[in-house]
Amino acid sequence: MAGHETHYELALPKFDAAVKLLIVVAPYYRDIADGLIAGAQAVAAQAGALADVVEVPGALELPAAISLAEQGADYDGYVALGCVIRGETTHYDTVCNDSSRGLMLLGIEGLCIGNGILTVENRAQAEVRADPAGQNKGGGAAAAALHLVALKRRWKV
Ligand SMILES: Nc1c(NC[C@H](O)[C@H](O)[C@H](O)CO)[nH]c(=O)[nH]c1=O
Ligand SMILES: CC(=O)[C@@H](O)COP(=O)(O)O
Repeated sequence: MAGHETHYELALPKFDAAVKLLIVVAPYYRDIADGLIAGAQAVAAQAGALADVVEVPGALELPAAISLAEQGADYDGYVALGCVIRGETTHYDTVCNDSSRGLMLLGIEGLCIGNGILTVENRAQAEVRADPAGQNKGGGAAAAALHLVALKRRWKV
């Protein structure tokens, strides 16, 4: 596949105490989202983490939903899942840039967030990246959140 290199993956962290994750999903493309969710849930289970799932309309709502959960609930980390496919206008750029920037700003504030928002040109690119047996981006996002949770616990912040 042009441009796709097999990359190095860190081993999942081990935890002494249970980890609670919130998987926040924008099922704008339902089948794609379902693949991302399955991948994220499998990695969470592999690490012995609990994982709740909530849904919002689109990727632009993902940062706000995570911010609300951090204020009102008690999760150790978050997995943001969604799929943005380029259309005819520049709205694609807004949705991609603002959703990822929102997650990054929350992360810099100390939230443990894995970003599993696919930003792709077409459905075929999305399908291979959402497939747990393919590029498994949902699983990768869950792993990223777990690694940040481990660091947060290590440094007691
Ligand atoms: N075009 C896509 C969107 N657009 C919707 C926005 O995310 C948002 O829900 C709306 O602007 C209301 O605030 N969302 C996706 O997740 N994927 C897309 O391809
Ligand atoms: C990523 C989007 O917002 C996109 O799906 C919207 O499509 P369009 O740019 O054709 O309105």
